[in-house]
Amino acid sequence: MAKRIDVSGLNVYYGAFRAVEDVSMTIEPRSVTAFIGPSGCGKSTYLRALNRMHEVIPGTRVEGKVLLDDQDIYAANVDPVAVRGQIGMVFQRPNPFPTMSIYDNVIAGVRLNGRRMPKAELDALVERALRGANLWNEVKDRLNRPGAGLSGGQQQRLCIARAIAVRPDVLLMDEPCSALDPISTLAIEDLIAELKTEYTIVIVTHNMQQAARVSETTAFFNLSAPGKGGMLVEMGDTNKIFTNPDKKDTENYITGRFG
Ligand SMILES: Nc1ncnc2c1ncn2[C@@H]1O[C@H](COP(=O)(O)OP(=O)(O)OP(=O)(O)O)[C@@H](O)[C@H]1O
Repeated sequence: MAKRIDVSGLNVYYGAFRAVEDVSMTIEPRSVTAFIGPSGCGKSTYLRALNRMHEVIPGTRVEGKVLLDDQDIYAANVDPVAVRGQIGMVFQRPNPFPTMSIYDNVIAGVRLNGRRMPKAELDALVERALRGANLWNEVKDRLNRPGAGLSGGQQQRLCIARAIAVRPDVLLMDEPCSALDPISTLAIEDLIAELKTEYTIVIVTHNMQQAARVSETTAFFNLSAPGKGGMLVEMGDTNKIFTNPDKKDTENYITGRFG
């Protein structure tokens, strides 16, 4: 579980447009790393490149290296579907399969990976994942009801259960609370604090208080120039980034002078 990610010289292109410019970083296991920065500076693009998710968008291209511990996830012999099993993703809008039951939603990723399991083992896996996502007590009596019948916050925790059911090493979260009310947001933040003991977690957030609350490390991205792609300005201990950053642009952003 919980592996280190080492990225070197990552560039991501949409056609001719270079949306991410030469961004290198190390993401530590068993901790939360937050990506912050103004809209359009490439945070989501960079995040998606960490599990080869951009490959589902036609015309995208990646240069650089992404190592998961020592494994090069872009090596020619690596299957992107297997990578997404190791590096799970939770999206901005909760996206459970609406007509599928809560139970089937949790095991959807396991089924996709083609693993066959006896029913008792699947039951145990569903319970473990739902407990892990702090949802078990709320849904244990209605596992066969559709996922769409849950509240937004419950749906997002269901998506987290689905992501952890395949036992990934890393969880990538792209603004996981932006569609949620404050109570559900708090539930997800508490959950992130629990999950980080087992996983490597990376979260993109527009909410700087959230970045300060949940993360140990913060990476500040910015546009390299107007109309250009995004670059990494500064990365470090979250306390330091929010109280005493090295770069003027970081200070201007976190004090609300732009973005
Ligand atoms: N599928 C796509 N095709 C073409 N350009 C894209 C695509 N997705 C993103 N871009 C462009 O790449 C740049 C980076 O976008 P990205 O969504 O990664 O930024 P972001 O920092 O996550 O923004 P936000 O905070 O608004 O979500 C933007 O200029 C955006 O318009």
